[in-house]
Amino acid sequence: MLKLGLSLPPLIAYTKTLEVQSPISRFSFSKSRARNRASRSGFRTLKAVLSEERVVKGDEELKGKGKGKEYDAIVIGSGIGGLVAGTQLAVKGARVLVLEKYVIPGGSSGYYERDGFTFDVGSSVMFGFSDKGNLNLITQALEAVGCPMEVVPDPTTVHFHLPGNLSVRVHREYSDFITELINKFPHEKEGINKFYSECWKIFNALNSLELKSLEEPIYLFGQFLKKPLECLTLAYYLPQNAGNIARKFIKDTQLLSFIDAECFIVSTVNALQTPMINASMVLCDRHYGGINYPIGGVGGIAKSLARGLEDKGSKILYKANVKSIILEHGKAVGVKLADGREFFSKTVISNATRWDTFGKLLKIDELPEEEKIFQKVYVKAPSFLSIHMGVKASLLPPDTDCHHFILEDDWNKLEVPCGSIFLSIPTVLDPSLAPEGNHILHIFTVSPMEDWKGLSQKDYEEKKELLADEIIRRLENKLFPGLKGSIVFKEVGTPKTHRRYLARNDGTYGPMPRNIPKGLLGMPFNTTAIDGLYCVGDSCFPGQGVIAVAFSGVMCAHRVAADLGFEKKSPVLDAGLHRLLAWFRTMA
Ligand SMILES: NC(=O)c1ccc[n+]([C@@H]2O[C@H](COP(=O)([O-])OP(=O)(O)OC[C@H]3O[C@@H](n4cnc5c(N)ncnc54)[C@H](O)[C@@H]3O)[C@@H](O)[C@H]2O)c1
Ligand SMILES: CC(C)=CCC/C(C)=C/C=C/C(C)=C/C=C/C(C)=C/C=C/C=C(C)/C=C/C=C(C)/C=C/C=C(\C)CCC=C(C)C
Repeated sequence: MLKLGLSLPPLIAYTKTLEVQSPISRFSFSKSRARNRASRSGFRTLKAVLSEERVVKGDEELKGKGKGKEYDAIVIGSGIGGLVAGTQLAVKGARVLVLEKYVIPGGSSGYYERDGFTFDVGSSVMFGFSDKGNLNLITQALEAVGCPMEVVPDPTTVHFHLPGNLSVRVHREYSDFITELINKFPHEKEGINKFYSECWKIFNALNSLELKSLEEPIYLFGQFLKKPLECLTLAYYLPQNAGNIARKFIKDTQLLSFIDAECFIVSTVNALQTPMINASMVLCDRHYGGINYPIGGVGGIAKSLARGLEDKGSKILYKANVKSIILEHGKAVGVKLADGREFFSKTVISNATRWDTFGKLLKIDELPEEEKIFQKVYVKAPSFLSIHMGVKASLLPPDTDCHHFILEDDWNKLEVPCGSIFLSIPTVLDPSLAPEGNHILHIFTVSPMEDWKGLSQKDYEEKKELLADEIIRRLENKLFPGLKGSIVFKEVGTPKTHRRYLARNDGTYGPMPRNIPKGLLGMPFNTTAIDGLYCVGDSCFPGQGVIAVAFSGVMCAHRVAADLGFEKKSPVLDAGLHRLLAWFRTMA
């Protein structure tokens, strides 16, 4: 039987064991092409996958037998945040056990295969994957475990299709993008230059630092001594949002709405609610390092990190659904799985969302103060409707861009359910993701869980089809005439799908501010009020985004390593900084 990587039940139909299909019976793939794809993408062969299963099942050492068999850290979940934290610790010599509920790693950054197509579960826009600077955190995370990946540069980060037929391409080359934007808004030339220059000031400050835990005082104060101006710049912008700064320089309401759209695609909120540091990070990295797509698909990142973790002597267990965090005298000392197994460790790192960690995994009487602040400042961003499609290649005009954002006629619909459409066509960059003669269209749009509750199975299925058809019709009108007739594969995911298969509370896309936040000030770092328990992922500083959660993983590993004695630590400075940061958060 031919193996093209993992042929998994994607978001739709879960099976209890690893399911291995034979796509070759339906599509004429050559074995060597498949093998090339599998090895290029970092995916393992069928034999390797099955032997991994045997290791997982047969490794008695893994089974918790009390504290004699302690790990240094247990990581709950193998999203990019969890994997980066786990691998960074493993590289420092820590014994790490990653426990993943699903059958493959990656969470929102996973993949699935269907009928010869390799689909990214989530976003295909990859920041932090370049070969230069300090902010290429994905590249660095993979290199740290000796598993680099091949990438292909994306010449256009995103092609915006906006109201009033405003079309803007965000070219990789900064000057090309700025020239295009100024051509559309010549009267705002000065404002455009000033706003984006301010972003560069912040990006350059960020890029000059060695990025580690902002909760670790020896490092933090060391950076202030080495790069005082850069650190003060970042401290100054920490409580600010992009929308306010844009308004200092720009008056044109359509241009301000464009900047809202620029922010919305990476933060799911408008510019007034988007922290300036995060906006600067993405608005500049796309030109500095550029957007680069991993050959073989985004799923290869998690697969490579998981492999790197094991190469460094640590472990990952799949189908390991953590039901609770075990506390002893108020300290996190291990976890209990749904099947009753228990594992013990010196520290526990949760890559589940903070809502899941504190609402489900921890059995405590009252929410700690910091979590109350987090939940006061942040709410769960709505989930989304996703459509993964295979289409005939002839549909796409030549030079079609990989990523598109579509908001047809009304700026007010930017953030409303089904208002705007995200579209990625990763096969433009890596044709090996689809059978020859086909492309992948991955479409998603905002859709809250509330809209899907209380439906009968029949109504649920009908609603899925209805909404998907409507989105396809809109894309047909705006971009690709004949789209419907060229579909060869289609699978629709709803908030319920995302809740179930990504294990995210209400299928949330991530945290978003409830009101206007004070920039990043209210975003919690990795330590928690529970001794020995850390959080990592998008409900930690600096929030949503694959590169953002990779940074959260780096920070978490540094803080945990210091607490475990793998890095320098000063308990006195720790206590002081901890109090200072807690005080800052009360101002958010
Ligand atoms: N939400 C999306 O659909 C989506 C899509 C694309 C990219 N992303 C990016 O990924 C980021 C999220 O990354 P992340 O690292 O925070 O996490 P993640 O949500 O991607 O991964 C968390 C992992 O933890 C596992 N998990 C959760 N609870 C568990 C439990 N009790 N036991 C065992 N495993 C458990 C999940 O199965 C998942 O694999 C987002 O901010 C976004 O930028 C998200
Ligand atoms: C600690 C104190 C109080 C003071 C110290 C001051 C100081 C030294 C501060 C330092 C701060 C630092 C180091 C901050 C670092 C911030 C970073 C690295 C932020 C990174 C943010 C990254 C983000 C927000 C990335 C987001 C990317 C996303 C969401 C990508 C996904 C894209 C899509 C979903 C779009 C798809 C689009 C289409 C069109 C298909």
